Amino acid sequence: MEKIISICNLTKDYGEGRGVFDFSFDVKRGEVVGLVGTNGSGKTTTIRNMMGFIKPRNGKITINGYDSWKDAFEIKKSVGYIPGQIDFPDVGTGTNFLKIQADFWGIKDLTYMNELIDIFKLDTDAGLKRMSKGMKQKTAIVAAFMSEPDILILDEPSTGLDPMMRDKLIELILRQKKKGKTVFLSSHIFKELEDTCDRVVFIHNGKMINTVGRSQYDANMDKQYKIGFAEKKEYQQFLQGGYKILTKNDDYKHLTIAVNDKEMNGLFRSLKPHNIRYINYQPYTLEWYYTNIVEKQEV
Ligand SMILES: Nc1ncnc2c1ncn2[C@@H]1O[C@H](COP(=O)(O)OP(=O)(O)OP(=O)(O)O)[C@@H](O)[C@H]1O
Repeated sequence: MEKIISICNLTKDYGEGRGVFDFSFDVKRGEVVGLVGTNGSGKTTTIRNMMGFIKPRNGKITINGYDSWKDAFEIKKSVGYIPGQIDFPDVGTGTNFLKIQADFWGIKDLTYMNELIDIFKLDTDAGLKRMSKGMKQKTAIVAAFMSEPDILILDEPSTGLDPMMRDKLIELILRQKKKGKTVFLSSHIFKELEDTCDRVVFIHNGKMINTVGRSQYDANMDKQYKIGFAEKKEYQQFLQGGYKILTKNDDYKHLTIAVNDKEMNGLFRSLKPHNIRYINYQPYTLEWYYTNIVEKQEV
């Protein structure tokens, strides 16, 4: 598949270890890719470089063949963007702002814009200055999606949305994915990334530390099971059974093992003679990968 976004050795150094350092990744046409990291890890800096708002110290970003810095206007003309910090121009109401946006995109037929306004139950007559955080976010969502652009770059797009509106946003992203659009989004919410992304890039202290694909967190054949034993002797016997032990607790007689789906019958056979208190399935979630990978970083 064709690369539509390419970030190559991006460095934006704000000093004292702040910024983004030698960051590289690609997004293929039609992919939905997420960016996750702690506060201050460099997500907004990466996205603002992608949109051509700031000039990288080193490296190159191309989006749909345009250079993010040199062709910043073309980028803004062709990408649907939700900023991390929404700061509307002084144009009165939401309606005025959305009309200006429609003109910018060259949209004559406002049917789809009005459909989005309905989906998000947005009162566009409200003054932009008086809008709540959630209303501002919904206005920015409508503005970014109304032209159905081929590429969407969304910086924490669900900020300030209530759970129902967050679900609407996820539906909207998935609808765009079905239409073959490319979406790049940052988020702190693992569930949102799991629900939408084909791949998620982990950023930590301005550096890319890993990429986790859907197959790893959605349908991983390796599973974890937490097993509690009634008797210490049995717990100790099982420990010697050759299973891959991830965690163990001698006092509470429980352990966590990693088992492949193909080894399940064998596992049940080895458990049969024991007095088991409980067995819990613990899926490999995106959060699990994140915690395990990021917390081990000493960068
Ligand atoms: N204009 C700037 N001048 C100096 N430092 C900056 C500037 N912009 C960002 N930084 C610093 O760069 C680092 C990365 O900031 P960035 O906003 O990209 O993080 P983030 O991952 O988006 O964080 P959050 O999740 O809190 O939104 C932070 O330490 C931030 O303080």
